[in-house]
Amino acid sequence: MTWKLISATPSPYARKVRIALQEKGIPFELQTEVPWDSTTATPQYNPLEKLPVLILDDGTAIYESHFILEWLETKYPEPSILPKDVNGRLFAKQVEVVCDGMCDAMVIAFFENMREKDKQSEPWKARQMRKVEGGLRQLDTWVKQNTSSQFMIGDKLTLADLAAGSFLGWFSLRYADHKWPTQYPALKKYYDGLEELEYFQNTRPSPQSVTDKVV
Ligand SMILES: N[C@@H](CCC(=O)N[C@@H](CS(=O)(=O)O)C(=O)NCC(=O)O)C(=O)O
Repeated sequence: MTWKLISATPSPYARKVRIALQEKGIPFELQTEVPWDSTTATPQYNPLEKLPVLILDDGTAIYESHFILEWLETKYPEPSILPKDVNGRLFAKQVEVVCDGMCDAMVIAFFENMREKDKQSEPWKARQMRKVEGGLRQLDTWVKQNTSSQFMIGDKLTLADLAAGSFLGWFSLRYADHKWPTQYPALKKYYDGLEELEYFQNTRPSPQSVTDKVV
């Protein structure tokens, strides 16, 4: 039996795991779902009802993308998706914190926009957008600090690139008219470089249609 990964077509969190599994040469079957619909199997495996969920041969479920990646790195350390040095490893995890935090803010804003207009909180949406603007500025700063390669840290693909590339890919899909590509040309060049890589090409996000009422 092969491992299964419960995923969703737009999911930036799941994309990190899909790329890491391929980088590590671990075969898996993609189980694409809409976690917002009552038909999803996600709650059977994750009490938090969120995907991605990695399901092992014996039915064990590993969930929360950052934990799935930590689990993979611990159990299958080579090839590693983390820098060798301690500070580089911690920095890669900090980049993931910022990118996952921007994804979280965008998910909150996305569903706030699904409420009836008079029930939407503009200050709450503005607060979420501020987090993304701050995160984009930070990513651009970090990208410009590394002149040794196309990657965020050192000269090889790491967790930082999985997190940043997955966020930027999803953000470009959901907020196509945002000006970040012209506002941050170095970040755009970095992103375009990641999108050329095989495992980014075969995990490109696409929209999903949610049938159930969520909010
Ligand atoms: N912190 C979680 C967030 C995962 C998450 O929010 N997943 C969404 C789907 S997607 O946004 O990734 O497409 C979900 O399952 N949401 C269902 C829910 O929140 O009940 C992780 O990193 O795995």
